[in-house]
Amino acid sequence: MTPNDVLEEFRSAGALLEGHFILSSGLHSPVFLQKMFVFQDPARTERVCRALAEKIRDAFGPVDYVVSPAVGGIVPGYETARHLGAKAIFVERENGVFALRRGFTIPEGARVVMVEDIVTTGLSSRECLASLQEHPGTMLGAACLIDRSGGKADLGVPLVSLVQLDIPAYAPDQLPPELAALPAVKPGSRSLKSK
Ligand SMILES: O=P(O)(O)OC[C@H]1O[C@H](OP(=O)(O)OP(=O)(O)O)[C@H](O)[C@@H]1O
Ligand SMILES: O=C(O)c1cc(=O)[nH]c(=O)[nH]1
Ligand SMILES: [Mg+2]
Repeated sequence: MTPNDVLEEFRSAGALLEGHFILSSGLHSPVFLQKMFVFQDPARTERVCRALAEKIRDAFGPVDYVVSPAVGGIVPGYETARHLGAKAIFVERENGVFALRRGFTIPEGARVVMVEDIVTTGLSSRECLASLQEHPGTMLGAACLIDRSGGKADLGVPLVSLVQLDIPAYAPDQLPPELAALPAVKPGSRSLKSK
């Protein structure tokens, strides 16, 4: 699958949104990739995750465990693991901090890859990787469907992606006027609170 094929999957799923978005990192952007519009279609998800699994195998060799950060990473983590013949587990926020819960464990000596959906600043990926540091297993590297940092995000481990884009993102006090004029929405799950 070429980067254009992958982008076309996002485009035809209606996942390329334009407006004013507050991202997980707190940055603001005129573009949001609503990956859940891709993941609601299992056939589409299979196509992109099969391609990601191939890239992972080429970059890192055999993989035993895929670990993903909830919520966005769970579906692509599972589907990519299926193509790798690996187990799929996830970290989720406990008092705001990613942790392996539900009794998930990683065996000693396991070959592990972290799979994210989208990388913007790499903050969520770094938090996920940090949460795994005290656990057994060898972290081979990270993978995502779309790296919208233009390759600038530094995870501290190698990152492979299907598509690299350089999408503008702004600090809240540095918004261009045309963006500031639009009402802002925050689609992600970080800091989501139940009522
Ligand atoms: O590279 P970053 O700057 O961390 O941004 C990318 C992260 O943002 C989104 O997660 P979010 O926290 O919005 O929640 P979600 O996984 O529930 O969508 C996305 O799933 C990545 O995890
Ligand atoms: O940075 C984010 O929070 C983010 C960007 C994006 O395009 N899609 C997404 O799900 N999260
Ligand atoms: Mg996420």
